[in-house]
Amino acid sequence: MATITLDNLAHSYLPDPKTPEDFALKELNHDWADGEAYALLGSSGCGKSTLLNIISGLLIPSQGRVLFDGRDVTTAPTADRNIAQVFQFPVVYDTMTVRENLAFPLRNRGMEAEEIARRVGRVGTMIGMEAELDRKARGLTADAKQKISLGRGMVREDVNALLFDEPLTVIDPHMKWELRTQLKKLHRDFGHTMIYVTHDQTEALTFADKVVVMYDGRVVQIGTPQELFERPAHTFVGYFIGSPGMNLFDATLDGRQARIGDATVDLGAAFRHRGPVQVGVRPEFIRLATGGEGIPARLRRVEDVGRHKIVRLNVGGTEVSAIADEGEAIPADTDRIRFAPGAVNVYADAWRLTPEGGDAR
Ligand SMILES: Nc1ncnc2c1ncn2[C@@H]1O[C@H](COP(=O)(O)OP(=O)(O)OP(=O)(O)O)[C@@H](O)[C@H]1O
Repeated sequence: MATITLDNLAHSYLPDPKTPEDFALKELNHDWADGEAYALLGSSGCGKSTLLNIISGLLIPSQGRVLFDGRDVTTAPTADRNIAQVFQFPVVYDTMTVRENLAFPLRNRGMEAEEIARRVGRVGTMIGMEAELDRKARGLTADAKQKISLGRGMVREDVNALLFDEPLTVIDPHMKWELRTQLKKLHRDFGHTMIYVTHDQTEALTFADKVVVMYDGRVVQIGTPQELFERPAHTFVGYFIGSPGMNLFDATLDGRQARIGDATVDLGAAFRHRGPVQVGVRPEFIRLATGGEGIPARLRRVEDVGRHKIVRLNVGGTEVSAIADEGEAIPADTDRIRFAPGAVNVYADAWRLTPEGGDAR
């Protein structure tokens, strides 16, 4: 296991990049802590695979260095990095049995037969294929083959890091949950540094200790699921994490207060910023009201989604979402919204502003 350091890293697929837009991965400095489980989350094309491929050695970055425990591996081939990788689609040997496939990375390293048998047995159970170990891989479903690929990734205990690139895409939804649980267990038992690429927030939030959110070639926030929920550093994080995502209101600031349309909202803290801002409030923290204080709003519809209700409102021509409890009555004469105290974030040019005196809450 290793600490992975990304030093001044950036990548462009163009031979002569000039502007930031020419870079698929914009400049990045970060230490991936030894033994931590990370998810790399973002929508298609944001640069997740580019970053993963630089870490694994499939791609040499156009700028900066990659260090494993302080050793520069920027140009080292994948084989010299001592990592295990699992890709989106299965990589298995059809002519071998499931057992032989799982044993392959260990046999390659000359491990004793007894130890190989022990590990293959354990991983076979983890992927739910203990009854099929002696079947040939040929003829198995794509789903089963991908489980073998995952098993092959998990069978070695001495790797610097385990890298997963959307590994559950072809897996049946029921099995997805099971395999994610197994990956978490593997992480608890062996403490590998794990990097897991996904565009699925549920997968990222349930798997990782820390989620790395990427947007347009840039890492916009690295944080625990709770940090991403409570204090999204960038409006994209607010929008991408959560269902529905964070609401944004155009506003101007005056010390502790924000002016949103004709309404004034107390922010709970003062901000020094001048100029237009956006106030971000998650649907969980929007309260419905009739009369009195608050921002004028018009009820549009209520969606019952099982454990809670999503209330859609119109605020100054923009759709705003609120989450209400399953049993909560939604008065038809709702004409205001208010924000729960302490649940407001303020953004200028999409980046979160820190309140004066720092983040107390
Ligand atoms: N080999 C390549 N040559 C040129 N451009 C590329 C190449 N690979 C990726 N890109 C571009 O770099 C950007 C980032 O792509 P990348 O595959 O890293 O994103 P991603 O977040 O992994 O997306 P996806 O989830 O769709 O794989 C995209 O604009 C993509 O078109």
